[in-house]
Amino acid sequence: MSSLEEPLGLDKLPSLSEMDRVRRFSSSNGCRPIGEDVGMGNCWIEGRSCSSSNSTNEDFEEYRQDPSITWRIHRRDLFQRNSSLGRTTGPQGTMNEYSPHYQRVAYSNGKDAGETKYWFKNIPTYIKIVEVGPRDGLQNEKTIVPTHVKVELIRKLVYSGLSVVEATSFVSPKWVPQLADAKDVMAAVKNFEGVRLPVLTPNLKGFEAAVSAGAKDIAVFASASESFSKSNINCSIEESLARYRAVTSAAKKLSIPVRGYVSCVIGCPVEGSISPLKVAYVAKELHEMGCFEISLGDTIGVATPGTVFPMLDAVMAVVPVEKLAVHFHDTYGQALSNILLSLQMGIRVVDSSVSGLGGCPYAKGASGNVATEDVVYMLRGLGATTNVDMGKLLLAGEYISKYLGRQSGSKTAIALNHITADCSYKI
Ligand SMILES: CC(C)(COP(=O)([O-])OP(=O)([O-])OC[C@H]1O[C@@H](n2cnc3c(N)ncnc32)[C@H](O)[C@@H]1OP(=O)([O-])[O-])[C@@H](O)C(=O)NCCC(=O)NCCSC(=O)C[C@@](C)(O)CC(=O)[O-]
Repeated sequence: MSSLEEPLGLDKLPSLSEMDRVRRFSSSNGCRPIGEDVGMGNCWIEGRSCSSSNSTNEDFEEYRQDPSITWRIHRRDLFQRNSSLGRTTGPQGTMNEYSPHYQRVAYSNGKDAGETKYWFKNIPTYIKIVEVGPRDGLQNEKTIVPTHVKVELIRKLVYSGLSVVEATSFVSPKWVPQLADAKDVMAAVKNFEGVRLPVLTPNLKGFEAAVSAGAKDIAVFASASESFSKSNINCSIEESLARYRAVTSAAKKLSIPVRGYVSCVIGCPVEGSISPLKVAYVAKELHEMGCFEISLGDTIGVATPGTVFPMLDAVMAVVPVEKLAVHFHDTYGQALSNILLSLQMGIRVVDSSVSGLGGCPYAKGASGNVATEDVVYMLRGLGATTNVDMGKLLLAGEYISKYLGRQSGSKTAIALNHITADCSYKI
């Protein structure tokens, strides 16, 4: 195999000592704007001529003169956008050096920028991430996670800049023992500022308990599969919708916003494929009863872009796209491609779970939600803003993975931790 045919592994990325050289070079020769912490590659993107005997720079000059490469002053703008949001670099601040912005926009291969715009033209510039790790992520854990660990996880997630973190569920402790401490979790987090902390409520009893515990946002969860509805909440779809009408009407009186979930939007562990029309029906009912947002859940992670398209198409015919969110589990490794397609179709809200935690107690074999780190990485690469600080998000993921004693389910977290492990400098 020639070196060109070899896959690019992490060991083929620039070594950290090489990065350090580039970094020191950049900051000492004036290529790096004063006070702007943009890390490696700034002077590359600026396209300035940086006089130095540094061989990395010489290589670059040779590369830069390649007529097939169009250079663009872009990366700096993206970082300026980030810093204007008041976010600082996370403790693992080397994110800057390996930013996907850098990979995407450092150059284009001579093709018209308009072509790139064509493929991504529907992708909104800001994507809201709904972090479901503390609820969907943990509900399936066999060993009870102590309340203080859940609270600390939520705190770390909020600190990373996530604006919505689903905190827990007010469900029957007999059905989901892991979340039996919902009241205590809520008591500890309810005053966290600058974040919405929705909780799941399956009926009026759960709603009342959630409100007494201080919840200011709630979610109801229906299913597009009759069988799943019965195994998950012990009632038919129609019975569940009647319960949720009672919940949404009680919530309206207290001005509490209600999010609606539809689960099994592509497939059900018992029934197999689910018709997009069934999904559209349940989504429309939830919308009409007053849910401000409807999250479409591929509960068992069987979707592909080929099945997501007709499902979203059917739902978008009856519920405005700006009211929709997508919620993909990654059982078959399709979640990111499904998210990309959803964004291309105009979806602006994506659910995900830090470290890819999760699974559903009533959907055996379903793996975790798509990892938040992987979603943020992809969105940054698409030039979309999320307000999430990757360094801080990695710390939240590391915290819970360490507690659970397993490797993160996020490929991005594994890759970035690997790269920064040898880091010889600090920002
Ligand atoms: C819905 C019920 C409660 C019906 O459960 P049930 O057994 O049919 O309820 P019941 O009305 O006959 O009551 C039985 C007992 O439960 C109590 N009870 C009744 N309601 C509550 C409540 N809210 N909180 C606490 N306790 C409650 C009630 O008071 C009674 O207590 P007892 O008299 O025996 O001591 C039960 O089936 C349940 O809790 N299910 C929740 C299951 C769950 O959380 N599943 C995971 C959700 S994930 C999901 O749906 C998918 C999603 C959203 O993540 C999206 C995706 O991934 O696609």
